[in-house]
Amino acid sequence: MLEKKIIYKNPTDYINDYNPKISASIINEFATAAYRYFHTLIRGRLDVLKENRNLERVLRLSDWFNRPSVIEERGTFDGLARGLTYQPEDKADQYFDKEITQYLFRDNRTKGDDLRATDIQRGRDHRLAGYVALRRYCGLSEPKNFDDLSGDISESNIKALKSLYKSVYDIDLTVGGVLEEHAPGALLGPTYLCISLIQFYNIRVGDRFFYENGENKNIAFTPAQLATIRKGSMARLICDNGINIKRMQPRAFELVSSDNKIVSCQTLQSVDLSLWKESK
Ligand code: HEM
Repeated sequence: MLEKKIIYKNPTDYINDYNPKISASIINEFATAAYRYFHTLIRGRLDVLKENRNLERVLRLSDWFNRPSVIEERGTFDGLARGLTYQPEDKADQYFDKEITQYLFRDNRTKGDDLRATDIQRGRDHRLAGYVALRRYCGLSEPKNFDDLSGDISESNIKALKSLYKSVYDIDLTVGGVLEEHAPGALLGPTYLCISLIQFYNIRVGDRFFYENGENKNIAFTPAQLATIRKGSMARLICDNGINIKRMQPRAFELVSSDNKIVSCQTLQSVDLSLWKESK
């Protein structure tokens, strides 16, 4: 699985590896377990920041569930965009913010729902195979008992699993996957990483309209259009779509640092839309 090529660094031309035998659809184990792991990154309190990145106000998540009108309040869209690119995400680990495990969809009540409980129940609703079955599918070592999990899962978590499940084969995918130590350089353990790699590979290689594909000249972007798309960035996108955002760090998904300093939006490369103008 791991040899599937997902990222082409600095490509200069089309990437023509469409494969009609690959289905680009979403894998149940991905949507219902693996990708939900990133609920761990959610911060329960979102900073709304001024242009100089000083704090204007803080939004408590559970005050705003299902109330997207907040972004229409004056300055909040910009303030949140600045905050989301400036405030660190929560740590990727087995712990999830209280706002989603105790106060989800709270509305006017004191308490709300628990997203982790929903995730576990949803895995059962969908009849996902267990954690051990997915390890087998991914070619990872197959535990025959709880203690075989050591190496990928900490001793204290193995102890907790023993107290909650009768057999190692009963462990829900969404529970085992979350407890794995991360693979080197990744934000996920080996089982979730395997599922995610298959998913990201499939949605690119199985999609004959993927934007980097140039096999069908009638629908492909021109080389010049593709080159300008590749110059685009999340930073510039936020600059262009904010109401009054004047400055942003070039790598918007990464924290501001000495090599990712906040710069004027004007200095960030933009997509040259004139290349889409129809010639008469
Ligand atoms: C404030 C942020 C978020 C909240 C409150 C939230 C909440 C939820 C809720 C309530 C569900 C439906 C659960 C169910 O009934 O089964 C869900 C599904 C899901 N969430 Fe999130 N989520 C958030 C952010 C994220 C992020 C950052 C990711 C991943 C990067 C993510 C990935 C998913 C996935 C993959 C599903 C399943 C979608 C499907 O199969 O239809 N969520 N989330």
